[in-house]
Amino acid sequence: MVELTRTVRLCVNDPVEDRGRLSSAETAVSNAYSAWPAMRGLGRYYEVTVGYVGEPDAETGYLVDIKLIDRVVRDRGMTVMNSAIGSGEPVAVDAVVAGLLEAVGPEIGVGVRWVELGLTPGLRVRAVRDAEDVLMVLMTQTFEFSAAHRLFLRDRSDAENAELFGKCANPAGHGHNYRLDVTVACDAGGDARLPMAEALDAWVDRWVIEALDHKHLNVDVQAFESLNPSVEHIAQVVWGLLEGRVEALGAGVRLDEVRVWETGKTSCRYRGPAGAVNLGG
Ligand SMILES: Nc1nc2c(c(=O)[nH]1)N=C([C@H](O)[C@H](O)COP(=O)(O)OP(=O)(O)OP(=O)(O)O)CN2
Ligand SMILES: [Zn+2]
Repeated sequence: MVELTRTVRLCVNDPVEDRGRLSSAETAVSNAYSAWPAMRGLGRYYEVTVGYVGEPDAETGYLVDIKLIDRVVRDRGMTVMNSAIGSGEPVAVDAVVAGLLEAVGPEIGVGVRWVELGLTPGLRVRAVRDAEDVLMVLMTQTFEFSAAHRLFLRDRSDAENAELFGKCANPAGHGHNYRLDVTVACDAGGDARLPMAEALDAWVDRWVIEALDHKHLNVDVQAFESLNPSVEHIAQVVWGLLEGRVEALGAGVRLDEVRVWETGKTSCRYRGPAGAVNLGG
């Protein structure tokens, strides 16, 4: 089995600006790289990504033609987006993304497993239908924090630490601009709702960013007093700081995954269990 993903970039424009124009279905796509329909005035930009799973056709090598995905998202998907935005009601983004999956999945093919709506450079909401046909919605937000650390073992000499960790054992430490992706989830269709992004932001800020940002991890953060602050351990510590507090985001909301990026090339994902590391305190 392979998973193909395809991202469709599009804008949903103000109906007043759109008045009298041809619909996107009636006009040729001219710049799909940046967005089609293109931005008019102060329209809204979205990225819709479709995940398709299956065995590629032996001859063509295709799971599904990406142009079919583009067409269906711009047609059926845009209809879902337009009616949500134009309804005059507050938009429940988890319901909209679940609606997107329901609208585009059957037209694209049986292999569609998930649809993700990219709302900002950091925020995305995904609807996933699992193997048991249960529909789940997930929200991922990206954060950043800057921290210093030193990789070393307390019971080893400087020479041994230098041997083990190279320049990362520099006694004065060194720093990274870390990125952190936090994903929360809930079942779709019931009473549970994904939190508003601002609630997720405030929660992660309170329990993680305040604890780690502009800190020397070995010196200022209790969890790393006897724990080497590798990106693997940082991911487990972040999970530990959040998992027991997730009910603050609403009934039925679960912590699904944390992913810490130490550099653009190195990241660690952790999905529990809690208790893998001692948080101290
Ligand atoms: N398994 C792990 N290995 C390493 C970790 C870690 O957390 N887990 N961390 C480090 C250091 O923190 C180090 O600062 C990483 O930087 P560097 O070795 O310079 O890696 P870069 O990708 O930034 O640089 P390149 O020179 O391009 O490799 C080391 N190992
Ligand atoms: Zn480092």
